[in-house]
Amino acid sequence: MRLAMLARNAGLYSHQRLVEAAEARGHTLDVINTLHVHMNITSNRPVLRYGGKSLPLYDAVIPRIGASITHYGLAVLRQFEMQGVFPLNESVAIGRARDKLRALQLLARAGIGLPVTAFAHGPRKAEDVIKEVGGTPVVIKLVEGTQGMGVILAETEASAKSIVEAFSAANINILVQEYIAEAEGRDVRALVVGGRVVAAMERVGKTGEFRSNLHRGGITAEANITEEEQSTAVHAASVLGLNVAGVDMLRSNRGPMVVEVNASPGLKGIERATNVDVAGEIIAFIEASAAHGATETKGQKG
Ligand SMILES: Nc1ncnc2c1ncn2[C@@H]1O[C@H](COP(=O)(O)OP(=O)(O)OP(=O)(O)O)[C@@H](O)[C@H]1O
Ligand SMILES: [Mg+2]
Ligand SMILES: [Mg+2]
Repeated sequence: MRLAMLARNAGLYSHQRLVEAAEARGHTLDVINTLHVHMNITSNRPVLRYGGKSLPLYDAVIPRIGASITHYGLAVLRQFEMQGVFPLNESVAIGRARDKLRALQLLARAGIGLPVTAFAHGPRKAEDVIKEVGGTPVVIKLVEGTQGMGVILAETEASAKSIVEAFSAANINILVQEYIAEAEGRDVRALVVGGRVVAAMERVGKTGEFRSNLHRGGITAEANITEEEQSTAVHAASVLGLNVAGVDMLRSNRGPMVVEVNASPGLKGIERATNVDVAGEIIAFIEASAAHGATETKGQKG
């Protein structure tokens, strides 16, 4: 197959591994810098241009679109979809996952375990929002955060109130969430590929840190993931319409609680912790699923 990957940095571990896995299976994978693609959307035939030339018709495209360029990146992906190219994850599904509010609403509607969460834009009374999730301690998150930055634990009513008020004053959208203390700074990352958990790891936050993110100093270990955790992860990915997803769950007294579903999960931590060839699993999924016109949305549906 002739494959394309939308990525800005071809040198990243995850991107190198996908190229390796594709080539090992006899495919070609062109890495295309998302921001250097331009599109002709006036003609009937959707065209993608790159370095002055039209891109060929690929069998599948692997979107690895960074959070900072979601808007343009999804437009480029939609253009591939309009050509009938099979996307590993569809533009609409990535859009759902990137919007934390929309993702949580969809997951809640499907009955998936979530920490009690309130959302407010500039609430008049911060204490009402804090009360809504059962009082302090609470976790306050920027809607657009990543890598654990913009995730704050507020232990007292006074600090929670002043943090909510500060973000409101700055016109920043936040989520206020019940703090799952029994997770003890750990979470489980399940890597779902094609409706199956292919690898799972536990991330343990560094001492004194409630966030388990590797970027915040967390370490990884292979996780013995329960049936319930597996089915929760698979269900969460399918609700958002993602073929490939990194589903983050907290182990709470009330069962697994999904905190986040990542549409472009990193492969380094999970491959190193588990020795699973996740990149190979992804390419195998594409082999089994890619067909011209097999994309469900073709960039059309909301
Ligand atoms: N409600 C909560 N209760 C306890 N711990 C939490 C809660 N929410 C988040 N955490 C911890 O903080 C970490 C970061 O939170 P979250 O995944 O929501 O943020 P993020 O910035 O989007 O991170 P990512 O890099 O995974 O995109 C989680 O992995 C988890 O360890
Ligand atoms: Mg995130
Ligand atoms: Mg996270």
